Amino acid sequence: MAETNETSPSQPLQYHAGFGNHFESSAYPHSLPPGRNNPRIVPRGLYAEQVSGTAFTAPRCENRRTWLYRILPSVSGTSTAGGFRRCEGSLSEDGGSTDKKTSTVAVEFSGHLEEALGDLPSTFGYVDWNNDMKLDPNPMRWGATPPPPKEGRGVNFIQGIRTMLGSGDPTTKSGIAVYVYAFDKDMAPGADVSNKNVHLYNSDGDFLIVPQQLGLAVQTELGKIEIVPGEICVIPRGIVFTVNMLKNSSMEHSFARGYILEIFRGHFFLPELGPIGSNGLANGRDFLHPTAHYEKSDSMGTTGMHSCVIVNKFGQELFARISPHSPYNVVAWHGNYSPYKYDLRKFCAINSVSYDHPDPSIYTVLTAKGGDEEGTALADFVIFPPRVMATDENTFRPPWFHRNVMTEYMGLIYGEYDAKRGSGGDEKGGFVPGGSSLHSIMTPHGPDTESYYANVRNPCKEPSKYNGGLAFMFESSAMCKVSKYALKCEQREILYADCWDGFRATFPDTHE
Ligand SMILES: O=C(O)Cc1cc(O)ccc1O
Ligand SMILES: [Fe+2]
Repeated sequence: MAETNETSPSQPLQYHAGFGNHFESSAYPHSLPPGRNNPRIVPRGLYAEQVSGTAFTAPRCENRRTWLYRILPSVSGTSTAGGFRRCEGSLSEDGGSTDKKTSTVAVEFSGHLEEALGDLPSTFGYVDWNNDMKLDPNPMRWGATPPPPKEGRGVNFIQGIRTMLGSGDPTTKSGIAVYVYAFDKDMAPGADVSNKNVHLYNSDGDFLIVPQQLGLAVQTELGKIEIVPGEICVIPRGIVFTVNMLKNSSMEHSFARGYILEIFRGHFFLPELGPIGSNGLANGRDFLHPTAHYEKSDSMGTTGMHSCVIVNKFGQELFARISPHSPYNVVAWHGNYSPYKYDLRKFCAINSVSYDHPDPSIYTVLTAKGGDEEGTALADFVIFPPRVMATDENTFRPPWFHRNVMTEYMGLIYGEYDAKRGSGGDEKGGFVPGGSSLHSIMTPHGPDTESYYANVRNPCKEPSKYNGGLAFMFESSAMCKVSKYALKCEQREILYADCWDGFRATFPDTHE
């Protein structure tokens, strides 16, 4: 039997509320050292370990670190099965960064590791970051990410991720990546330490995960997070995590689907509010962080049967090693470097109540600094939330025609987007839930012909509730390359630009 502070399935998870706060979390009485971080004798026989999310010397307002009090330190068991090996579908000659001197125990573990290495792609998102990414300024659109193949043993979160676009390089901590995922198998189907369990940590950056279909049960070193479509979570660099399908979320779908934004530098922050004042947009109190949760197996993994796999995304390549104990052995923690979730329905939208459609920056949920110029984000996460549109009758209410200094990648969580036709019944194409679009730097875009004329003909005199769908945008100052997968995949809508056919030049007539 495994000892754990498991909550019963009917009991909702507990969270700590408040963006960027310093929290104290403990899953066992008196396991947090009072008043100091690293005492000589740590309470309850635990080990103290710091995880630094920013340089030690980062400005105080941005400094992020957490102290973990764990049953064994992360480094323990590192060499047991020969260290990290490159995932390549099979063990290769240059497989590991360690030499091949392995202990007797390691021999027992090696079969387990070999299987895991064979199951995992050598590169994250199935593209070679340096060779499979191509520049292409065309506007692009993709239909819903297709389900994983029916045959076979199923596809887990790591195996279900595909790179769409990206810029820069995680080895120089610059740029971003955008992925989509579709999976139907849990990363950790086994309880506790099990050789079926695969856990991931990302050395390259922070993940912002946007589920579109099925909820996610995310276990992390700091505790558990559950999210459903309409919510998002952020997993910061380095924190070990595991993504399973959320069992109690609507199981009418057989697979989970969604989107991921990764930033290769810095972290996400709430945007400045400027003249808006001290409230509004995403409010800090609505960001929820996990509470401490630990597992402790009796066996502590002394054989290959009681070990799990730790996968490391390191420079867009994947490496794996065996751990003889669960990474979820953190009994208590304190600090401000933690995963978190946010319910997009809590977003407090600010909008024009007189005339004109404002810039969509008013819908920024989270922003990551580090763009090319002052005040320019490396990446913004923007939503188009339900809201009242109350502009006058001579305002074109949907998004306008646009050419942007930023890259715009959009996705749709549900419903329709007011500037684009949806699935349109039997028609092919459209901006559909689970699909996406890309309008790169200075690539012209805007409402499609159909939406344009429908809205020009419709003078809205009254305020109206816009509640038809939930779209979002990953907006970046980086010029992005598109993956071979994104260019060639079956769901790419090759004739996307046709949606802007048929604008009539009526000059010098007017609509009046
Ligand atoms: O639909 C888009 O491409 C995004 C977008 C939204 C908006 O409110 C204004 C301009 C814009 O490009
Ligand atoms: Fe735009």
